[in-house]
Amino acid sequence: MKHDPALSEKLIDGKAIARRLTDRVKAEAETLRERTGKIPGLAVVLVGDDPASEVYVRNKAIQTHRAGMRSFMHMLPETTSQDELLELIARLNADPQIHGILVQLPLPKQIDPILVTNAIAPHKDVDGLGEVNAGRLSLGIDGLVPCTPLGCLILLKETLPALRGLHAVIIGASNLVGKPMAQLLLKEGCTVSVGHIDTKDARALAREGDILVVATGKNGLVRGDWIKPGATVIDVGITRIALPDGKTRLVGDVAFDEAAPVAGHITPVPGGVGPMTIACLLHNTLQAARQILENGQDGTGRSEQTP
Ligand SMILES: Nc1nc2c(c(=O)[nH]1)N[C@@H](CN(C=O)c1ccc(C(=O)N[C@@H](CCC(=O)O)C(=O)O)cc1)CN2
Repeated sequence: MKHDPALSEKLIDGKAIARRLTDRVKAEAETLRERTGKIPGLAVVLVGDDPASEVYVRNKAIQTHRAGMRSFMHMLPETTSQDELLELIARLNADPQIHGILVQLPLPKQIDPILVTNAIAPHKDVDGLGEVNAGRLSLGIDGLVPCTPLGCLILLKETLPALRGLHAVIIGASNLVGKPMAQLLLKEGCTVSVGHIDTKDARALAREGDILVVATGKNGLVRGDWIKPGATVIDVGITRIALPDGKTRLVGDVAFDEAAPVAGHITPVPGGVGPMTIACLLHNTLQAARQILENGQDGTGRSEQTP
């Protein structure tokens, strides 16, 4: 695509916003260390050898170190049984050096992801995917919020003067993104619609959104004529496609070249939501460490704040 100055003004720079959040987390982790003598610790568990997941967990470890926190990586073989994974989680739950635990998704088919995420102690559930934190979110009570939707919310707040009263349309109803995103936007006073695989006319629904969040895993699904003119478009999708010259390219669920001229604001892929996911993980790890180290809390009566 040719350089278009109007386009660059529309772009939501997730990389820059994530960098600012990470810098803040780093400074606050240092303050926590000075006050308590303890360093926040994050355990990341990867089962199997999915290349994309390997990139994500490696980046999580690098960013955790950069933010002045401890990273504990557990790389398990594809053949790991559910019981073996549950035993590891029980050990991490009991380890005082670890304040946050994340099991990278997707998991191999012999392992039930819901069972596993529920085995993580709620006060260490920095992915916010367990039933306690998901329940808190659905009741509008503070808790640990899933990283990608939290990142999307921060991008929206940085972009728009106010969210209250806007119609937010979410395409995709996953536990990881779509459902928690809907809860977060409801809490912000948006009117929320969620489209999913069985939605009759997803295009017509999408066109109603002042805000459009797309998280389907289907690259290029959302075309230019799915966008309400002036809408703020958040593209959560990320797929690596092969190019004819043998190289690869990352693309989103939104056909960017068609959508960008219609949208008011839009996230790029890469450099949009992805970096926010990791920055929010660091934010959640700091929140979990604070609750444990300063309040001695193990998940009850917490009061985490959205950054
Ligand atoms: N337990 C979890 N598993 C998964 C989550 C999650 O939040 N918790 N989300 C995704 C993957 N993910 C984090 O784990 C993730 C995806 C993308 C990025 C990112 O920084 N993307 C960059 C491009 C990176 C690249 O070059 O490949 C970008 O978009 O700019 C970070 C984290 C599924 N699993």
